[in-house]
Amino acid sequence: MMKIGMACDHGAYTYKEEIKQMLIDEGHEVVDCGCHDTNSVDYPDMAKACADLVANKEVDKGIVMCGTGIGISIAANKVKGIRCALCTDVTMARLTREHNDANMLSMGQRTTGIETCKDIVHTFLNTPFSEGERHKGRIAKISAIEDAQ
Ligand SMILES: O=C(CO)[C@H](O)[C@H](O)[C@H](O)COP(=O)(O)O
Repeated sequence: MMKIGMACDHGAYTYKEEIKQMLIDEGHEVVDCGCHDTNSVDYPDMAKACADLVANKEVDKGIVMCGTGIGISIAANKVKGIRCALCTDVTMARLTREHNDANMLSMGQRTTGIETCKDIVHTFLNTPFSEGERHKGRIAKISAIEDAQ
């Protein structure tokens, strides 16, 4: 079982609640960074709250959502150490774990169906990093870009 951080904006509140309950029912611990209703909020604030948990290793993985998953993933990826992948199908979820060792998942309530999102979450959480040397080298280069800022 994992400890999972979650965050969303108003555009994905419904999915966040449904996926949070699914994860709790499956035995995971969820740290809910909000939002907590459908009132309009700013996705960068929500992204940072969850990304900080992941970067500080207070949770094992982070799941963020907004209308498209784009804005909240862009914001999460500004936090050092975060590799947040926007996924719209299970193949993307599998490959971003195997190749990118992604530590955060992003999805869009206005763009991807709820059952697909649930499948994406399961694939993301259950797929290990491949440990391939070529992938490790590329991830190290991502970190080097961060370190050079
Ligand atoms: O960041 C986004 C676009 O990539 C998300 O879809 C947001 O949820 C969206 O911008 C929110 O829009 P709204 O008009 O304020 O509901």
